Amino acid sequence: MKYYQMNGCGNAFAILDGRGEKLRLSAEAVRRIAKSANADQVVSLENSMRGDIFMRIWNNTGSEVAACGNVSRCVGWIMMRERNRDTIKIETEAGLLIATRHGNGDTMISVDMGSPLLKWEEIPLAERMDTRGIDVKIGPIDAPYLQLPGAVNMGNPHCVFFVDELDAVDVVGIGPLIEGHMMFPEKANVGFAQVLGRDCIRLRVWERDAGLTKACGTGACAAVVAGVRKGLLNRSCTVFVDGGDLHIDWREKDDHVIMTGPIELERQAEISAPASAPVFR
Ligand SMILES: N[C@H](CCC[C@H](N)C(=O)O)C(=O)O
Repeated sequence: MKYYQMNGCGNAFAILDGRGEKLRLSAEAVRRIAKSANADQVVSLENSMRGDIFMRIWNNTGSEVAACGNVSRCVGWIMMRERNRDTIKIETEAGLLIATRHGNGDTMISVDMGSPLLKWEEIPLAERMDTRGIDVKIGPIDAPYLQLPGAVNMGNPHCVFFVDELDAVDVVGIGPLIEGHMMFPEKANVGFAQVLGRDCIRLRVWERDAGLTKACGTGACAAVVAGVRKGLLNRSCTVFVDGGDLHIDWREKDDHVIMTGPIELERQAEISAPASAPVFR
C-alpha cells in the first residue's frame, strides 16, 4: 500500500492508503508507526460513500480522534493530485470537510472546517459555563495569564488562553494539567495565544494525547474563534505557529471556519500492509 510522510507547518503525519486493504490498526500499531515515523498523528485512508475519501485519525499515543485540521489539508492535497481536481470532499468522524487549492501543483491548501461548536455541552465541559471565558483552576498556579480561557469545539475540544508574553509560558508544564482537567470530560487541546494585532496572533498548542506540536490546525481555528468572541481579534487572522503560519477566516456569511496553509510531502513509499506493528526505516 501507499505510505506518505507529510507535514502541515511542521505538524507531522504518517498517512497509510488503506483503500483496497482490510487495514485495521490497533492502538499499539499506531504507536509503533508514529514512533518510527516521528509523527504527531497517524491516518489511514478508506473508501467513502459520502465523500471522495474517508480519513481515520489517531494521535501518536493511540487514541482515535475525529478531527485534525493540518492532516485534512495534507489528505486533500493527496486526493487532488490523484484525481487532478481543485476541490476534494473528505469524510471524517466529525463530518464532511471540503479541501481546495488554487491550481495544479499548488501546495497552499485550504480546508473548510465547518462551524465551531460553542455551547458548554458541545465542547464538552463538565458543567454549564459561559464558553467565552471559563473558570478552570489548576491548584496553586493562579498566574494572572491563566484566567478565563475560551472553550471551542472544532470537531475536537479546545481550551485557549490569551497571554501577554508567550515565551514566558511553561506550555509543557501547564498544558498537561489543563488537558486532563476534570472540567473536560473528553480532555482538551490547550492553546496559548499572544495577540500581536487584531489580525495576527502567535500560538503554541499542547495537543490532547500528542503533546506540544509545531502546529495545530484545529487549535489555530479555535484560537481565532475564541479571540473574536473575546473582542480581541478580527474574523480574518494570521496565526504564527512554531512550524510556520496558517491563515484563518471565520466567515460571517455561513459561520464556517476556513483554514489555509502549506503542506509538505517529505516521503512517499510502497509498504506491505502493517498487520500489527510495522517499523518504517
Ligand atoms: N490532538 C488532537 C488531534 C490533532 C489536532 C491537530 N494536529 C490539528 O492539526 O488539528 C485531538 O486529540 O483533538
